[in-house]
Amino acid sequence: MNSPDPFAAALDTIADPATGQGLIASGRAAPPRVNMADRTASVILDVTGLSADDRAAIERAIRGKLIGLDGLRDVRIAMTAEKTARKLIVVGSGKGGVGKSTVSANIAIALKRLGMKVGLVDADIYGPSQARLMASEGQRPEAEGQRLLPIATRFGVPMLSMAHLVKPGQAIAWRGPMAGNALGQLIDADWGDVEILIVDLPPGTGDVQLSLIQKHKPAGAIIVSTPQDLALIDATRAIDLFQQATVPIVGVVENMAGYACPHCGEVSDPFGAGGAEAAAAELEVPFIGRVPLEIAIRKASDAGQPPAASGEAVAQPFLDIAGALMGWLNAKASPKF
Ligand SMILES: Nc1ncnc2c1ncn2[C@@H]1O[C@H](COP(=O)(O)OP(=O)(O)OP(=O)(O)O)[C@@H](O)[C@H]1O
Repeated sequence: MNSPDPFAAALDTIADPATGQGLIASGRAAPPRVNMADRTASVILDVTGLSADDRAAIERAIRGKLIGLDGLRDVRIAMTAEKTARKLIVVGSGKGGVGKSTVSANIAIALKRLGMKVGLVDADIYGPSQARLMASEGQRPEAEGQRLLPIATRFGVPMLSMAHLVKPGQAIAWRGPMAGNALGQLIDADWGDVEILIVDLPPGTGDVQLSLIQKHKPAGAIIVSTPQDLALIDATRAIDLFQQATVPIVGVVENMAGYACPHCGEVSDPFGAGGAEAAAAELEVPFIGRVPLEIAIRKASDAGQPPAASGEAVAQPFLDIAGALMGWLNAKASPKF
């Protein structure tokens, strides 16, 4: 058998897009195993964290460098990836209209601003609103093989929503199993190097939520509630669902708390105050933030300009919640991995 060195050297002239080093120097590829009897080489390539484009470019480059070298006719490339460390954080609520979608989108953007690689899935199949919130309405995701490619947004958070798969305004009246399959496609899309996937669940505690939780094993759940009694009773039900499914609760977010009058600045509490915090304490789950009821939040959200992306004070509650989530993830990670 010939020495594999010239082949290894050729492989190492290809730069790893992640580090800029040669593929062998960076540990992406082992020296090729060359079989001169049938003039083929095998290359094992670790593609962890690479985009589909980068993977395809490297594959082309490897073939380009090796085929013909010392009479080599063919190269087999085996791609391996470490099991992704990506974590799913689901955002749920006991009932609709409490601002779960608004909170999910803005947490995702705030996490991005804090330096995480984050993606957003709109699993609210019956009323998908993330495409509007993230200004990606009317776009269609492409697919590579069986996998969808998430849509880039101007906030640096790639996303996928059922709204991207159906025509605008088309009612989505799917039954459980179909809905479950569609959701699976969104979650199992090609998320590249995304570390955290924020999943905006449909409101309530039905089959779709349960099967998603069972199938995709989220790392944690955030519950959104308004301070009202009724919303809190529903939120308690949502917490129960996650606890039964052994999904750890990251914490409760109180939305639409304390209304600041845009004219006189007086703060009033149309839905009461502190109810979600008190309920969280009673249920012994963390309370991780309060978002005020602000016209600026609704206007910015409706205009596809999520408040968390702004440099204004309106972003702060979301940055605080994202910080609490990061703290929770770090605390969870430190003893184990
Ligand atoms: N803190 C807030 N201040 C002002 N308006 C808000 C706030 N949070 C959400 N809203 C507004 O309330 C409405 C409902 O919010 P959103 O769509 O996020 O709720 P949801 O719980 O996801 O609803 P559904 O479950 O029905 O999809 C939207 O018009 C949104 O802009």
